Amino acid sequence: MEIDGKPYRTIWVEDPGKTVGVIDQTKLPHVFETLTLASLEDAAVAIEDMIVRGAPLIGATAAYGFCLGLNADSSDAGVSAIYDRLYRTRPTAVNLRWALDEMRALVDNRAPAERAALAWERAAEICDDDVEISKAIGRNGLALIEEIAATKPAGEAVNVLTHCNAGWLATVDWGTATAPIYMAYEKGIKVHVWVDETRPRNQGASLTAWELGRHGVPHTLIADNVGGHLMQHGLVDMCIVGTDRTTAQGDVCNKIGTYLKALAAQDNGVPFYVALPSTTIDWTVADGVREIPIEQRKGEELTKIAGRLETGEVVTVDIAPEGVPVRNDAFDVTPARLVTGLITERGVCAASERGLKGLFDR
Ligand SMILES: CSC[C@@H](O)[C@@H](O)C(=O)COP(=O)(O)O
Repeated sequence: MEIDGKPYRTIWVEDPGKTVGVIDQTKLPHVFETLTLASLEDAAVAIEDMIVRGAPLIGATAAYGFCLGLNADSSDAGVSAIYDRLYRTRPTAVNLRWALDEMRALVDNRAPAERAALAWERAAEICDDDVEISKAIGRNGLALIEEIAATKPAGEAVNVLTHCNAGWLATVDWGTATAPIYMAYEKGIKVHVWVDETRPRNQGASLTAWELGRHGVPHTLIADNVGGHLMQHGLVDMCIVGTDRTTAQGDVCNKIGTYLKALAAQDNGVPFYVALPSTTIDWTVADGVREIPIEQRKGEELTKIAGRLETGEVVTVDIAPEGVPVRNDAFDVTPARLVTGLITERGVCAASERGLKGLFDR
């Protein structure tokens, strides 16, 4: 996507074989800043501190983190230590494990001296593949938006509700949930996005609203609890969200609050779609509620909030009583029965084992 006329991906090689550049997403929407990752620890911290976030981008950063780690130590013990350090960064997005397994399988039976070069090549491929996958998701989801557009009175926009940021910032480019929206917009289809603010970290307000705005896609920011009300009043035509892990039976784990949107959508007959690359499918788990590890994050994310003063200074303030007990679950699981369809790079399928197996050879 372009920022001020300059094309960007969310991750790129800066100095070949040595360093990687990323967009510091903790600074958005106030400041656009890029950051250099030069070591395994830089990459691990970037994932942990959510400088990069979103399931596909976490996977891509882990792949490059693997390369940076191999630059320092490509022995067998080094490979295990690199895998373990990156694996510990965030527990829910399965793309992390997928990318690490890819990298480890690639280097396992190769001589230590060959490993880093092979890994840099594969990490670049993972990023290029992610872009192509997002584009394919976009094309497949576009057909759904077009179907709805055809039913609307002339000149009326298709209203899409999305939660969190499953945009280009969450992938290498294009996004998953946003790819169909960007494609519809570029094709001249009238589309408007309801952007959930997404407490507590506000990825909707700070990231999705920012990227849609930069691209010129009409959108409106709403508080997290507004979606159900809008659906009751016929103001939402469809929901499209992303996912951090999709089970073999089609349960979908995504940012906390997604489940409530799916419940409201079902109650109001609003189609609820989940856009995902196949790297997000965890074929080893079936029941998402019981089996997916849910990240527990710091209470500070709820008790404090950061914002920009009129002077331009960004400050953090307390919004809850000091010492209040806090529970901060970062994700929830939407059972397959609430999902209208899964938009993948291979096509749209039912959220079920049969649906997924029909598209993917398992
Ligand atoms: C294409 S990204 C899909 C998900 O990763 C996204 O919806 C999401 O929940 C991101 O969570 P985050 O905690 O910001 O990494």
